[in-house]
This record gives sequence, C-alpha cells and structure tokens, in this order.
Amino acid sequence: MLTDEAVLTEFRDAGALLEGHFVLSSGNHSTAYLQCARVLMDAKRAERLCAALAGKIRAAGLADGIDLVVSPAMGGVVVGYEMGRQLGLPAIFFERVDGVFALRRGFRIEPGQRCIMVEDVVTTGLSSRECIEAAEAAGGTVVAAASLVDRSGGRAKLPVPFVPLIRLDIPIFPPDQIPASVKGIPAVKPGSRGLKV
Ligand SMILES: O=P(O)(O)OC[C@H]1O[C@H](OP(=O)(O)OP(=O)(O)O)[C@H](O)[C@@H]1O
Ligand SMILES: O=C(O)c1cc(=O)[nH]c(=O)[nH]1
Ligand SMILES: [Mg+2]
Repeated sequence: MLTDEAVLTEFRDAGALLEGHFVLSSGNHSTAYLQCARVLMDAKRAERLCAALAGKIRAAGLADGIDLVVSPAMGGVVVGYEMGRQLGLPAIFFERVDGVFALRRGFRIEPGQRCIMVEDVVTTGLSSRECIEAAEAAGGTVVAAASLVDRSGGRAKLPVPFVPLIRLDIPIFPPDQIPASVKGIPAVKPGSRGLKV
C-alpha cells in the first residue's frame, strides 16, 4: 500500500509532473500533464507502483478469475506488461490503426476470456472505454479496469469497476474555454492519438 503522497513523490522524482500548456488526447487543454512514460522508464519504480496497484485490485476483490491484461498503446504498453507480471497474467495491447484500436502481432483474445483493462492515465475515460469496447468486440469479457492515475476526480465513467492507484482532480478546458492566461503559452501535445508523421 502506498499513500497518495508516496505516489506523487515517485512522479515528482521521475520528473513526470509537468506544468505548461498541453493538448490532451481528448482535445481538451490543461496546464498540468502526468508524463507516465517518465515514471515507467525506471523498472524498479514501475515495479513499486504496479505492485501497489495490484494490491489495490486484490483488496477490491477484483483479481480472482481474471485471465488477461489488455491495454491501449502507447501509454498502456509498459504499465500493462508490468501489471501482467504483478498479477501473474499474460498481457497484450491494442494499437491504433487509422485511429481505431486493433490487435496486431499475433495477439488474440479467446472467446469469453476475462480481461482487466489497464491504462497509464485516465482523463475523460475515452481511451479506456474504446479499449474496453475493442476487447469485447475481440471476444473478451472485460470485468475490471485499473490505471496508475485517474486525473478526472472520479468524473470519468467506465462500464466496469475501476481501480486507480491515485485519484487527482486536475482541471481541463474544452478548446473554446481556454483561459486567456493559458492561451498565451505555446501548446504541446505529448500523446500519440492523431499524431501525423
Ligand atoms: O481518458 P482520456 O481522455 O482518453 O485520456 C487519457 C489517455 O491519453 C493518453 O494517451 P494518448 O491518446 O495521448 O496516446 P498515447 O497513449 O499513445 O501516448 C493516455 O495514455 C491515455 O490513454
Ligand atoms: O489526457 C491526456 O491525454 C493525458 C493527460 C495526462 O496527464 N497524461 C497523459 O499522459 N495524458
Ligand atoms: Mg494512451
């Protein structure tokens, strides 16, 4: 079990608590960004955080009878792998092909396999819901969800029981409601949804 302060200290020490002007996956804007990739680049830190998250999932009675971890790339890949290790389960990921989550690389879900969807960060819950729908469409039954961070203050709604390691309430702004003080800061989009190369 890790306190919220201990989790935030891990993020701070990793240089993962960013301030500025960010365009989020959902198209909303924010002055804060949790760069989980920086947290997960340290295997020992990833292990500590994911062990704590696995403990919360077990304590909530959600770990029994799960067959498979599924996660949405890119952000979900490393955390999904480590959660698979912590829960003793195989882990696969969905990746966007023309914007839609698909299984590639020989990954498949056997009919009726019980899945837990694991994310790095939940903001609106859109990516999580898309991943859950994709897993169900691929034949799975998604029975739970988990993430390192829920930054929605609990407002993001998922169709299954949801366990975040830490819950924060960080404001987001729709594109037409960005405060003038934020508009003046050049915006960056760290995530890969909609990225053109
Ligand atoms: O709850 P939401 O509003 O969907 O926001 C959270 C999502 O945004 C980020 O991914 P992003 O789409 O930026 O791409 P990436 O994981 O490929 O970097 C993050 O990894 C979550 O998947
Ligand atoms: O909503 C997002 O795109 C998002 C927010 C955040 O804090 N961190 C992240 O990786 N993605
Ligand atoms: Mg993501």
